[in-house]
Amino acid sequence: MAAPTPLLKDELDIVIPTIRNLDFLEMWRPFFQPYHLIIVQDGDPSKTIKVPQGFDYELYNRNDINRILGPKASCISFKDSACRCFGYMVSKKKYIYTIDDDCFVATNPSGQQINALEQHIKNILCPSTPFFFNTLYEPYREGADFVRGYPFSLREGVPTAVSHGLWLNIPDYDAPTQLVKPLERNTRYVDAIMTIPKGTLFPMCGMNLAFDRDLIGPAMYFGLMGDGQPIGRYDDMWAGWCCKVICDHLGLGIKTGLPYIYHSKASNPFVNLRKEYKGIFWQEDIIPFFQSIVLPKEATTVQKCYLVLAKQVKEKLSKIDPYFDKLADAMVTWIEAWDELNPAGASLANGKK
Ligand SMILES: O=c1ccn([C@@H]2O[C@H](COP(=O)(O)OP(=O)(O)O[C@H]3O[C@@H](CO)[C@H](O)[C@H]3O)[C@@H](O)[C@H]2O)c(=O)[nH]1
Ligand SMILES: [Mn+2]
Repeated sequence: MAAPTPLLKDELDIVIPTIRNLDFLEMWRPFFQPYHLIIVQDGDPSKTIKVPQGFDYELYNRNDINRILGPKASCISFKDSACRCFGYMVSKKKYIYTIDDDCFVATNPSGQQINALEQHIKNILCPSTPFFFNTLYEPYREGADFVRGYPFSLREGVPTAVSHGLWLNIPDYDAPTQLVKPLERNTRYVDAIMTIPKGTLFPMCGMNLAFDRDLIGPAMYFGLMGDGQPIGRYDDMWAGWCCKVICDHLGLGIKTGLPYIYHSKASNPFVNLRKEYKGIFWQEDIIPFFQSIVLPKEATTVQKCYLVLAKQVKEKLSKIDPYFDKLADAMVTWIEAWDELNPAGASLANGKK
């Protein structure tokens, strides 16, 4: 009989970026009510966001972000879900779960409602196996294990920094794919959790994502997107590439797979195309850039790794577009703001034990 999953209700914040009312929380109430929510209200700060009764939350709009960060607020995107990373910065908890407001409770093939948060906690509390692929997937699950030939010296695994969940119904497709397959829905429930192998990048979606803030928080910057920027919808992708390179360097793991949520709203593919088309070109150079990154052994904390990354972005990606020069500066501002709000010693990510 498996031990019950700890609630971690006092060690985990739920971060929700929003431009809408948060009625979706009604469906999540049985699973989310014990937790503290950090709501990052994007767009017009004079608009009132209705939060259903009975939830414990703090809400930040653009005026709050500007008041709290002052000039450093320039690193937090406006009019893009990238604003959610402000919630990661102001949280004081060890774990973060972030979810979009058009994501609902999914049902598994047995017809049970999926407590996505509980599954993310399970994923994060057990190790990852980035150095050697286990063909029976997550070896720490009930009813699974390491298969024959798996080196015993590697079975302890490494700490899990990120748990990347998936989506039934509307898949997280890019605009061109959405345009050619407007009616495609994801109905395939794959009952698997996998560690993403060391040295392999992946497209991180911010819709249904959990992470250990102490292990990787300062790398979870969602970049400069939205208003005034030449690109959007690459917020979570950028953070995922930075996180994966840093996790590989620091010996941390990232898992993908269960849990599923039910993604209900397809955003407009034409609007999405306008936001992401430059990213579709640029990523053909961005990916080789991340694949070639070698972080120095002196980079022993997330902040140090991230500042090395920012320097490399400025040196090697600015030739693609001046945007990357701005982004590199914003990455530095993000770390300065993070450390200002999370003084050293308050978190493991500062290399404190
Ligand atoms: O300007 C904005 C737009 C939206 N939001 C909030 O962000 C999430 C996601 O918004 P939405 O569900 O409308 O968009 P999707 O295309 O489905 O989102 C996916 O694309 C990714 C790229 O940004 C994103 O991370 C994915 O989830 C909702 O909560 C909106 O309320 C916003 O804050 N500002
Ligand atoms: Mn959505």
